[in-house]
Amino acid sequence: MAIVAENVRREYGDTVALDGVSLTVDDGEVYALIGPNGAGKTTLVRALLGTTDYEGRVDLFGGDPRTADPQRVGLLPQSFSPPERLTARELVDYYGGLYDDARPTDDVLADVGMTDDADTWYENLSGGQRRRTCVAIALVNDPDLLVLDEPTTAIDPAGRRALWELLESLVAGGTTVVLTTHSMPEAERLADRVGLLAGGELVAEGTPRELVEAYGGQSRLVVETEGGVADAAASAVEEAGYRVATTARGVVVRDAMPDDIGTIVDALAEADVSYHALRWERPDLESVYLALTGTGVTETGEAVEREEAAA
Ligand SMILES: Nc1ncnc2c1ncn2[C@@H]1O[C@H](COP(=O)(O)OP(=O)(O)OP(=O)(O)O)[C@@H](O)[C@H]1O
Repeated sequence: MAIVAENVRREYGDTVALDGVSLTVDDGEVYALIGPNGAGKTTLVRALLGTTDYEGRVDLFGGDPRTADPQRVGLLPQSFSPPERLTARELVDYYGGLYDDARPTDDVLADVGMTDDADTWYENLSGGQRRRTCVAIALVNDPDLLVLDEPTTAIDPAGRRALWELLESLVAGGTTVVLTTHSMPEAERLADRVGLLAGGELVAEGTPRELVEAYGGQSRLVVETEGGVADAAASAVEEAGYRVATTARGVVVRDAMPDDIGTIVDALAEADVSYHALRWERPDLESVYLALTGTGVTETGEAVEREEAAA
């Protein structure tokens, strides 16, 4: 077991950042902590690594994290800005020099796909290349545990996909990974298990599939209409035998499977209701988070009340 945390609590003045969190991370596992800004992700990561005070118990590699061998942990903090006028190679060399037993710089740069751009100043790299350079820095000591705090925040979709592929290749090599993210698709793609954090509490934990099965609810069809015809659309679909809810964007048909779409389209046509779009939504981790906390998480990580949560 790489990490065991029991009843971890952290307060900053009147703010309870962590309210009794317990979790385990197995060797070789990818564990994602998900939640919006302020949920407590960074504080939890810091407690697990022993870099902040906490109450409760944390075991890292079977001992107190505050005395764990730093060589065994690679950390990519959330806001990490290395000197801009050093090249990727110089940065990896520099951080490697902090360890007795660092990996050869060229090997690390090759692992993160930075060989061709190794001699470019950090400031001239793209967002994705910068983040990959930072991952290289976190890997230079050949850690058993890689901890990534919001690794893909603020990078473009192509850079994000490249980083996902990189992390998948590292995991295939046996590295244990703990990552935090507010991106549910990222957690769904990368994680063996996820912990959902809300207000400093771990509200659920499991594989993405277990969580979706337990809490995701049913599939649904969203019929996007003008506000004026939403009621007519809702009645037409209801008369066809479905349970519906009206929201700002139109009508949500609950428990609708792909097979039902034809019947619903016919019912709308018969009632002469026009609509902009039909969208079939399968439950995912986002639905789980909504169901358990009543809030959604925007792309920038803000927690938002979602009207459809009640639909
Ligand atoms: N050093 C600190 N001093 C005071 N309050 C803090 C400190 N660090 C975190 N907090 C508070 O603790 C709570 C949890 O913050 P934390 O940074 O762990 O959340 P997070 O999920 O990582 O969010 P973000 O992605 O925005 O950093 C927040 O209410 C935050 O304001």
